[in-house]
Amino acid sequence: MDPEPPFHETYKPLFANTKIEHRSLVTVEEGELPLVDLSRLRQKEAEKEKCKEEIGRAAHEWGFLQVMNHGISMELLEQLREEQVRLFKQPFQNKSLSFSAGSYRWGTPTATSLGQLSWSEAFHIPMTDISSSSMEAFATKVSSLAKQLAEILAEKLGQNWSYFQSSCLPSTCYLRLNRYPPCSIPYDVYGLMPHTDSDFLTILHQDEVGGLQLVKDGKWISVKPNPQALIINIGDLFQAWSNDFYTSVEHCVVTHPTQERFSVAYFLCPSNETVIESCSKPSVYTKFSFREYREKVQEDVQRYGYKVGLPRFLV
Ligand SMILES: O=C(O)CCC(=O)C(=O)O
Ligand SMILES: [Fe+2]
Repeated sequence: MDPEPPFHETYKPLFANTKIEHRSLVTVEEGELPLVDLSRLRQKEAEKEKCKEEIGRAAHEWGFLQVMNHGISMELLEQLREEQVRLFKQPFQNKSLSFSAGSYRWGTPTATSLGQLSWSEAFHIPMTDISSSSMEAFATKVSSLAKQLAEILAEKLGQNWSYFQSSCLPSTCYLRLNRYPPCSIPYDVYGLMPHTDSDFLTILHQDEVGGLQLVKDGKWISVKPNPQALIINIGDLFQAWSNDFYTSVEHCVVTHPTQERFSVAYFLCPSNETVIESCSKPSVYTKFSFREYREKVQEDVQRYGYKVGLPRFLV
């Protein structure tokens, strides 16, 4: 009973027919993301303000940051990882039965070339579908951290997060458990294709294997793993609401030739009816509902094989 999805078999035609673009020709530097110690939020007013300032600056300049002393213990992160490993070690046929229909995903069904293939599998789980105790404990903590960070980012814009508070519910937010199998193919295939996240913000925990890369000042940077830290990144909706002050940055995961890699992502998303409108004027983007945004993304992926995202909504 093999747990591995049939990547080689299913995507064989892509290997046979595609002209390979060697991504190894792209220069990638190893970079240190801004690291913010969140314990300072519990200190005196001046220290607290400095901490908020750093969070806002990183979200503006990088769209990405790492946080430590985030309130989620190493023990809980390890328990969650064990649960994650257990789920991925099941026979492949059983994986789609673990959560509600459509939660288990692998590869890229729409890929028409190797460059559009993501060599990974994932459980994309609505918070309301979570049943295990470690996942539940993680979900509770990570969602309150996400809201706290969103409030800080809104406050730095002189805005109030409360409008979205009531539209980001457990039924609209997701936990995504990712697994990247080793990929021994002698040319570069992505673990996860370059993309931006279609949410307000994402909280990510990656293991020590590494592979996450992001764009900073037009260059790809690889993020050095720090198992004690959580990675925060701004999604498209925060970029739109902040009128381009915060940036939803393109990122990807590269495969490892011999090691499997695990990560967990939490996506802070609103309900489909929620309307996103820039909080300052003149607006860079037309206002849109989250439903319209998702539909446009789906349509572009079907038609072109990739997401266009926010540029579709430019005024
Ligand atoms: O696995 C990672 O490091 C990144 C995952 C990611 O970008 C995503 O799930 O959207
Ligand atoms: Fe992502």
